Amino acid sequence: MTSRNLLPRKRLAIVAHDNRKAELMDWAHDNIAMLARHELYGTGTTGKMLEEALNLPVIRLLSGPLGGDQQIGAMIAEERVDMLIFFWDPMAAQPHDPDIKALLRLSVVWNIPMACNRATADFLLSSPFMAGDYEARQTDYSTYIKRKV
Ligand SMILES: O=C(CO)COP(=O)(O)O
Repeated sequence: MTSRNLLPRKRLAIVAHDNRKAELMDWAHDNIAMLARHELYGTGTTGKMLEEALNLPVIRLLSGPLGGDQQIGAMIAEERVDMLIFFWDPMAAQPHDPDIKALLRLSVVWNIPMACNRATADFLLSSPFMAGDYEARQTDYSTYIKRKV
């Protein structure tokens, strides 16, 4: 058994807007061996495409415009997601822009490693975080929030 087999399973949420789905699929293909080691979540269409393209199980949530971004945001707040890959579209307005902003906001609040482009996604997958020696939940915001509850 190689040391890579000992990697802890992370919970990865993966999302892409329509104009960036091809780029995401390309990235996912290039990283299929790494992705296969983790638990994958995706918004409706992204999740379906990933599942079919990679032949890996993906836990599918609602499509983004129907609430999928909000579902992932809730999972982040409940500490049920470890990392977000979100290829959002910087060139086209989305009908559910408030949901997108809310998801990006919660990722910052909860100090979730988040990649919005391929370069950062590559850095995240090759980072020590994937080997488990980074405590993502240590954030001033979560300390603040927990004190308030
Ligand atoms: O709209 C999305 C994220 O904001 C993604 O939704 P789909 O994966 O269903 O296309």
